[in-house]
Amino acid sequence: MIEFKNVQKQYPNGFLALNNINLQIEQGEYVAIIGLSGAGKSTLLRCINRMHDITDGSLQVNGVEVHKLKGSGIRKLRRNIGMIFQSYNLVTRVTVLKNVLVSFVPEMPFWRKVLGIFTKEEKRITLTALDQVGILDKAFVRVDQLSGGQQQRVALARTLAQKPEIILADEPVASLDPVTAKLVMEDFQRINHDLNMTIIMNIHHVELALAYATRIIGIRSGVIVFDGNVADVDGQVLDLIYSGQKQGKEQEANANESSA
Ligand SMILES: Nc1ncnc2c1ncn2[C@@H]1O[C@H](COP(=O)(O)OP(=O)(O)OP(=O)(O)O)[C@@H](O)[C@H]1O
Repeated sequence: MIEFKNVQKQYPNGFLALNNINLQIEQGEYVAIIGLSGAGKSTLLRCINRMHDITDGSLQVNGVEVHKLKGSGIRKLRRNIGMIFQSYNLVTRVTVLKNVLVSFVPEMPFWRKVLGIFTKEEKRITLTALDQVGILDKAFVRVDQLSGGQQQRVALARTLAQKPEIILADEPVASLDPVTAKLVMEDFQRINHDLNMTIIMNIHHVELALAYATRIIGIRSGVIVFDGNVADVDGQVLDLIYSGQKQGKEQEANANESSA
């Protein structure tokens, strides 16, 4: 479980990006975080794997206080939390297989790293991960010969090979055309369902969030203004999150008051 208690994130320049965040996310949930650009979505996601440090409150992943971890503790945390970015972060000049095998490198003894030798088990896990995202037939193709959607699947396979319990996805479909975006969202849905991995995704496409996630968290100016089931998201809720009509302002004011 991921638990935020009264979490604040203030950047060194004094900007308060997260204000009094309280959240519990159970293992196996598929959560979409939505909100205007600059609302604090990436900041929230990146606090979970310690890419950012919180500045107040408590943030626990499976009972471990994330903000208290040091060197090896942070590495252990990140092994259990995969991260997917909009930009895929792949080495495009080498094969799909090699890009996924890279997920084992941090754990390998030095001599195997130098020689680039992978075990049969590592290769088996890699091929299974490629199969899980439907690109097993591309294993020996260079990444720069793949489409954007296929490249995002390679990134997803690399994360799966790591066998994490949690996947954080920061705008994973933002660069994809609508049809490919749906296919990638289906991959996430299948992984969530079949492997019980928690998926927490920042996404600007509200209709995709509503079609594939089960829970929606709406952030506005660093404050959670909605947290509920997809079925409860209606025009009023979207107004609250995106256009800051009267109700949104009131809720923000209440949240700010309760955190003061
Ligand atoms: N290193 C930083 N120093 C100061 N302010 C920052 C820093 N990084 C982000 N911010 C500010 O914090 C706020 C939240 O940023 P964040 O990237 O979390 O928003 P976001 O909701 O993910 O936006 P987008 O949808 O555009 O990616 C923004 O106002 C941003 O300008």
